[in-house]
Amino acid sequence: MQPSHVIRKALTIAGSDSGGGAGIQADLKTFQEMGVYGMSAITAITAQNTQGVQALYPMEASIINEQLHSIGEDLPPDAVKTGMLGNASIIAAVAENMARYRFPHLVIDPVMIAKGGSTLLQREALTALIKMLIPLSVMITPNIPEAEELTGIRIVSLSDREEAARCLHGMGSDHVMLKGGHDPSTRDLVVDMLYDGTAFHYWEHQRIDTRHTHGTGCTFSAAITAGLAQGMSVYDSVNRAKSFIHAAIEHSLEIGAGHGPTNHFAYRKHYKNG
Ligand SMILES: Nc1ncnc2c1ncn2[C@@H]1O[C@H](COP(=O)(O)OP(=O)(O)OP(=O)(O)O)[C@@H](O)[C@H]1O
Ligand SMILES: Cc1ncc(COP(=O)(O)O)c(N)n1
Repeated sequence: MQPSHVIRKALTIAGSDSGGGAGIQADLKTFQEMGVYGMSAITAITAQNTQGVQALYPMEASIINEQLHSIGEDLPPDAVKTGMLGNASIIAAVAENMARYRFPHLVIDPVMIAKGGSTLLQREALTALIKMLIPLSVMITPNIPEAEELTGIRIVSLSDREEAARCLHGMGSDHVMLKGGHDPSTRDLVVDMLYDGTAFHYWEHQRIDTRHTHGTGCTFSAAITAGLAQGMSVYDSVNRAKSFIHAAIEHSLEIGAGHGPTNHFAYRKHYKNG
């Protein structure tokens, strides 16, 4: 564990959500709640609220380069996560800078489509993600549709999930966290699965009946990244992140007319220290 005087730093490379529930905003709120210093490199600006994405402006790859250069030269992170990456040239810029600065502990949340249906990753960029970024990662955190898209495996049963996780591990990610939020077969439960190349670990929670789940994936992967930045093991980072996201969904916020955001205060307020 870190000495109390050392503040660990985590970096998110993701898109901005003007509505504050997903993307960069969810990640920085999560880092803060977990007690790590949060930094960001913005890949795209979205005009977005709980009802959907109204506009989307990807950044030039040179702007990603400049942000990562500024961070790499002065504020080396202890762990990094990616969220919305948008296109292949942004993915290439991220991969180059990960290698140049040897940033440790990369967690990839392979964001593809927003809850409202907007495309957040061009289909042509899938190959770049697989070839350039996944091999650099300590963990990838797809939901079921994302795992299907990346592997070409249709996931219906638990053994399909295990096959997809093996396939993603074979692409070069040390750990695969295959999330179960989208699994229709487990109606009352959400079952998340972690594969470490040897064993499968499962987390089973009661499914919370709410439509206010905007930004769940972003928040969950940011909480895992925070744990890794703090020197926790992969398993312990996931375990704490599960408690964090469960609390955030259980107390999610009914703001806006659509899919409201999760509650980033909830873990601190209701669960921490029992
Ligand atoms: N209704 C729910 N009740 C309890 N936990 C949930 C619920 N929905 C999602 N989760 C949990 O939230 C985390 C994120 O999972 P999910 O499958 O929603 O990710 P995602 O689809 O990538 O999220 P996003 O839609 O934000 O991209 C997982 O740990 C999952 O088990
Ligand atoms: C900038 C950005 N990043 C990620 C998401 C995914 O979150 P969700 O699937 O909950 O819409 C999003 N909507 N916007």
